[in-house]
Amino acid sequence: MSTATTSQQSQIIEALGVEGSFEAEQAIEQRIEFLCHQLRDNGLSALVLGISGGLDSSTAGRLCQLAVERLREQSYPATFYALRLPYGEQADESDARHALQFIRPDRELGINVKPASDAQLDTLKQGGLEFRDAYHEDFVLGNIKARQRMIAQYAVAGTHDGLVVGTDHPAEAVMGFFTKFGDGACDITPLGGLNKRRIRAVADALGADESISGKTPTADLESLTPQRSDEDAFGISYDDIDDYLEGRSVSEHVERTIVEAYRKTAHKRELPRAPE
Ligand SMILES: Nc1ncnc2c1ncn2[C@@H]1O[C@H](COP(=O)(O)OP(=O)(O)OC[C@H]2O[C@@H]([n+]3cccc(C(=O)O)c3)[C@H](O)[C@@H]2O)[C@@H](O)[C@H]1O
Ligand SMILES: Nc1ncnc2c1ncn2[C@@H]1O[C@H](COP(=O)(O)OP(=O)(O)OP(=O)(O)O)[C@@H](O)[C@H]1O
Ligand SMILES: [Mg+2]
Repeated sequence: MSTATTSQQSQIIEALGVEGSFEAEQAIEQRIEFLCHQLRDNGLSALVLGISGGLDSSTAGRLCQLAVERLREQSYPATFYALRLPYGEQADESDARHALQFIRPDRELGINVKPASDAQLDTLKQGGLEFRDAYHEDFVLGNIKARQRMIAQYAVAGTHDGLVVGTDHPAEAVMGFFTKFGDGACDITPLGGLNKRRIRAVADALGADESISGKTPTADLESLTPQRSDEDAFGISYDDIDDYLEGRSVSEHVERTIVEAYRKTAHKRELPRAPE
C-alpha cells in the first residue's frame, strides 16, 4: 500500500531544502561556486575533508578540488586537504585509495584515529563507565571514532585557515544518521539539497566510475559489524528515502520509518536548546 504526498512530507522536503528539479551539471556548478565563495568571501584559504572511499566524500572531495583549482585560476590561493582517517587498517582501504585517484587532491594527510579513540574508551572505562554488553561498547566507540575524525579535521583547518567540509545531505539528515558533533560537525555542507541518487548522478557527471558511484553506503563505525550497510541499519532503502524526498508516494511502512527517525533525531538538526 502506498500513501500520497502528505503535508508532513512537503514540510520535511522544505525543511531539508530538497530542490524540486535537478540537473547534474547545474548542481555541480552551483556547488563549486558555493565552495569558492565560502573561501573567498571569508578570506580563508583551505578546504578540509575526510575521504572514506564512500560515495559522499568522493563526490564532495572532487567538488572541493575543482573549487580550489578555480580559485587559483583567479589568482586566489587555495588548497584542498584530503584526510584519510582510518580506524587502524580499513577493510575497504583500496576503495579509499581509488577515491583519492578520482579526487586528485592537492594534499593528502593520513591520520589513524585508532590510538586516540581507543585511549578515550580506555580512560572512560578506567573512570568507571560501564556498558550493557560488547555491542553497546562497540556502538559507543563508533561515535568516538566519528568525533576523533572531527577533531583531526578541525586541527587541520585551524592550522591552514581552512573550513571543514561536511558530507551531510537530506537523505542522511532526514534519518538523523550521523554522529552529533562527530561527522555532523562541520562548517559547510556542499551536498546540501541533494538526496542520495542525485549525489550519485553528480558523481557520474564528475567522471566517477561504477566502483565509486555504485558503492554500498556504510557508516562502517562498528568493529563487531564491519561494513554494515546504512540500508540494513535503516530497514528501508535509499531509493525509498529518495522517493520520499522527491515527493513521491511511498509505502506506509517507509513513511512511518522515515517520520519516526526524523522526529526522534530533530535535536541533531537544531542548535542546543536554552531557557527562553
Ligand atoms: N531529545 C534530545 N534532545 C537533545 N539531545 C539529545 C536528545 N536525545 C539525545 N540527545 C543527545 O544526542 C546523543 C545521541 O546522538 P549521537 O551521539 O549522534 O548518537 P546516536 O544517534 O545514538 O548514534 C549515531 C548514529 O548515527 C550513525 N552514523 C554515525 C556517523 C556516521 C554515519 C554515516 O552514515 O556515515 C552514521 C551511527 O551508526 C549511529 O546509528 C545523546 O547521547 C544525547 O547527548
Ligand atoms: N575512514 C574514514 N576516513 C576518512 N573520513 C571518513 C572515514 N569514515 C568516515 N569519514 C568521514 O565521515 C563522513 C560521513 O561518512 P559517510 O559514510 O556518511 O560518508 P561516505 O563514506 O563518504 O559515503 P557513504 O555514505 O556512501 O558511505 C564521510 O563523508 C567522511 O568525510
Ligand atoms: Mg561511508
